[in-house]
Amino acid sequence: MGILDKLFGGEEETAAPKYSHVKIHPQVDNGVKPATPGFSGGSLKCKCSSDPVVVVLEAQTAHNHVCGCTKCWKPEGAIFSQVAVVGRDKLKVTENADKLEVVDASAAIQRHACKGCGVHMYGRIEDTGHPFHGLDFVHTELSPQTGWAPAEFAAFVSSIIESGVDPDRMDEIRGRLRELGLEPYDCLSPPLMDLIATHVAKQKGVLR
Ligand SMILES: N[C@@H](CCC(=O)N[C@@H](CS)C(=O)NCC(=O)O)C(=O)O
Ligand SMILES: [Zn+2]
Repeated sequence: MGILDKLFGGEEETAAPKYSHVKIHPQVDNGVKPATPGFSGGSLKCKCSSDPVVVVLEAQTAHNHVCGCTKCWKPEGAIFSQVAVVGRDKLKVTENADKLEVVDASAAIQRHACKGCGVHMYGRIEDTGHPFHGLDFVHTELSPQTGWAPAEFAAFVSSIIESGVDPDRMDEIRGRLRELGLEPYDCLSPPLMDLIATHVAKQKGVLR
C-alpha cells in the first residue's frame, strides 16, 4: 500500500489469518456467519440414527458463545463447545423425551443428555435464586435449520487445559479466537459477569 493510500484511506489492509490451522469448533472454524434477520426458532435433534430426541425452540437464541469448560457437551474432536441460551418457556421436548437423563444432578445447570448418543439436548437451571434462572442452555449446531444467532465470544478459555489441552497452545488458541472475533475470557463476558454481580448485589440488598 502506498503512502497516499495510507493517508487518504485507499485500499484496506487486512492481515492474513495467522492461526487458521488452530481448530476451535466446527461452527466457527470457517468464520462466524451472521444470524438470519427475523429468524424465530427451529428444532434440535440428537445424533441417534433411530428414535432421536427432538427439542423445539420457539425463539431465536441469545448470548451464543464457545465454552471451554469440561462440563459442556462438545462434538467429537472439538476443544470448545458452542452454547447459547433461550427462555425456558420457549423450549419443548417433542419426541423421545424418555431417552433423556440428567448428567449431574448436583450441578447448577441440569444438563439433559440422550442416553443413546450422549448429546446434551438442553441444560436447565432449577434454582430460582440463580442469576440465569429462566434460561435454558442449548447447542444450536444440533439443528437442521440455519439462521441461528452466531457465537459472540469465548468463555472459560483457560478451562480447556482441564480437558488435557497443552498449556503451551494457549497463545495460538487465544490468537485464533481473536482472529474469529470471539474475544477470549476465562470466565464469562463482561456483560454477563455484570449481570451476575448485579443479581448478587440485589440479593444482598446493597443495590436496588
Ligand atoms: N473449570 C471448570 C469450569 C466449570 C464451569 O464453571 N462451567 C461454567 C460454564 S458452562 C458453568 O456455569 N457451570 C455451571 C454448571 O456446570 O452447572 C471446568 O472446566 O469444569
Ligand atoms: Zn461450559
